[in-house]
Amino acid sequence: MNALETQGLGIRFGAFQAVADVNLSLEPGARQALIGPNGAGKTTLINLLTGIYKPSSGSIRMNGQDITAMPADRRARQGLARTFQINTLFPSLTPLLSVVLAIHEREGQGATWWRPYRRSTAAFDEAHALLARLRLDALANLPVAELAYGKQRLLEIALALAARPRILLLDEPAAGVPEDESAELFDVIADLPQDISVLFIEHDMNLVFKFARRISVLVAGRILTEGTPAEIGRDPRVREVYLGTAHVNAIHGAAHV
Ligand SMILES: Nc1ncnc2c1ncn2[C@@H]1O[C@H](COP(=O)(O)OP(=O)(O)OP(=O)(O)O)[C@@H](O)[C@H]1O
Repeated sequence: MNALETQGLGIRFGAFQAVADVNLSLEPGARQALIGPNGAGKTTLINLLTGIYKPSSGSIRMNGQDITAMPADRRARQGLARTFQINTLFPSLTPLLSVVLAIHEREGQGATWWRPYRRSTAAFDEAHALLARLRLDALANLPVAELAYGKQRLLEIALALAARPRILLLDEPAAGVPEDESAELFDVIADLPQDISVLFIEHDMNLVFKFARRISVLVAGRILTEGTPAEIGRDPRVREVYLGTAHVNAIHGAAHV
């Protein structure tokens, strides 16, 4: 059974069909990239999957259950987490407290976090373990604002993981991250536990072809093709879409994998 599966999924904004007839499936343990030119509808598709937008057509199943009409917060409680293109962190909080807060939120103690806070050693232990998994343990007690941007993006993933998701949707996790930090960020993503299925949007084709095990290509709101990096790298239609961009070399390179 697929972790996530859409059938004929689409959304219109007025007369504009932003996403159309999308059949996308995410296998358990997936490391799948969603690529496509600017404006192809990638973020809109993520917003449909998480329940921020209601589809105009089609359906979404999570672990076999139809969640098309399920509100976003319930999808999150059932194991669907996402990160955003832009930074959503509190700059003056430490990574440790940020994660502890996210754990309390998961436990339904968000509003009263200050009360159990001192006694909640379990939450602190869990937060330390999560930060270590994301290679942030040495930075646990610094203000977030002092972290390099790549580390801040890792912390966003840590906050999403604090919800104990089964499915993680990452919207350009390396956006704005310097090149030397983005490979480490994707190393960490690749190493996440196998029971978490990951779908990520990424524009850097070198990262996509290095870290994705499958790639879905979205063009003008529709899935053009889907396959392994080698298959996608060989596909002339994909090269055509990226022709005239710097990405085409990375795609060419992947064809020889
Ligand atoms: N709420 C909305 N109302 C109207 N149009 C929208 C809305 N959200 C997205 N769109 C349009 O849908 C199209 C797809 O946008 P989207 O942000 O999903 O593309 P994208 O593939 O994520 O692009 P990028 O790679 O540049 O982030 C764009 O033309 C955008 O203007």
